[in-house]
Amino acid sequence: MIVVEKIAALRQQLTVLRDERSHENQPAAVGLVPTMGYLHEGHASLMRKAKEQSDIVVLSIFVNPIQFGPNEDLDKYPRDAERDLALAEKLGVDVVFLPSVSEMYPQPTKTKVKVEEVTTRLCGASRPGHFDGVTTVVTKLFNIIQPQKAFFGMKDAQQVAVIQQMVLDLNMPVDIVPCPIVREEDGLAMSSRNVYLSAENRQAALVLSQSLFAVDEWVQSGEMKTVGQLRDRIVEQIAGVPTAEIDYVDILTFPGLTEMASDEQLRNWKGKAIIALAVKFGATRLIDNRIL
Ligand SMILES: Nc1ncnc2c1ncn2[C@@H]1O[C@H](COP(=O)(O)OP(=O)(O)OP(=O)(O)O)[C@@H](O)[C@H]1O
Ligand SMILES: CC(C)(CO)[C@@H](O)C(=O)[O-]
Ligand code: BAL
Repeated sequence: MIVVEKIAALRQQLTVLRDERSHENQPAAVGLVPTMGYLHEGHASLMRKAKEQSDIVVLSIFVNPIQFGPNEDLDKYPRDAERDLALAEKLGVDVVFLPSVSEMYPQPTKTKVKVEEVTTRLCGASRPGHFDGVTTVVTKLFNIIQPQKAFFGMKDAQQVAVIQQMVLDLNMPVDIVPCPIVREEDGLAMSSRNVYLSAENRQAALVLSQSLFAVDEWVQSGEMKTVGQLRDRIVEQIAGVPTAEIDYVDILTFPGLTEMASDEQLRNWKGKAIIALAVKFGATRLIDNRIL
């Protein structure tokens, strides 16, 4: 496994690898897994899928400062490069790109990529500027690495919708591959930020996945008939947990992320919808979702 910190070195290595792994005049396909490190099984599932679908797997590990708000956890975001590299190697990653902040931003960026509309609700509303930071860094990674495919987790479902929109609007020649949410055995969606949770809040946080999975029973039994009723029921369930502080509980169309009328009948709804949750437990903000 090759580990590189510099953009120029990465480009050189990829030129060599693409050449070596091309077959029958077909250029080798690069699969990119962009992450902020402190890897867990969620990230591993992305790397495995990338391995299945690409000739060369590139993992990027970069805690991107421009997607964090001024009062967010940039400084304390968990980091463990040694452990991350060992996991990547075990999974057969070919190249790890581990740039410094000054390598990615030698000067404050004067250019940002901004996706409209799908960024206005959910995390886009709670974290102003967050998605501009994400789309800008992802564009830089795409330009640097030029992958044929890029793998993103559905835990960050809005991020998937935003990046798909960006790629479509800007004709970026990359296939975005959404990957399912990986959960702990008890249902908690895996996240690097789970390490912040106290034992009490780790237990309390189960209310997220439990409410998302209770939805089937509530809907099938006829207990919940409309979007508004379902949303209220989920709010009630989460608010019943003393340490839970709701940021949002929303039911929107997916991937357009437009409002659904609160009297929309669940049984009549033909398209895809997302139930998206963001809840703080102490200082830790967790997200989770389900596509219906
Ligand atoms: N539980 C998970 N299942 C599937 N994919 C995941 C999971 N957690 C993270 N990912 C995906 O891994 C990629 C990198 O995410 P990131 O490094 O921010 O990890 P994270 O665990 O989501 O961290 P955070 O705590 O910052 O939300 C993203 O595409 C993200 O959606
Ligand atoms: C896509 C990403 C690596 C961009 O910094 C980040 O938002 C993440 O880890 O999901
Ligand atoms: N996985 C999303 C990255 C962030 O929370 O900034």
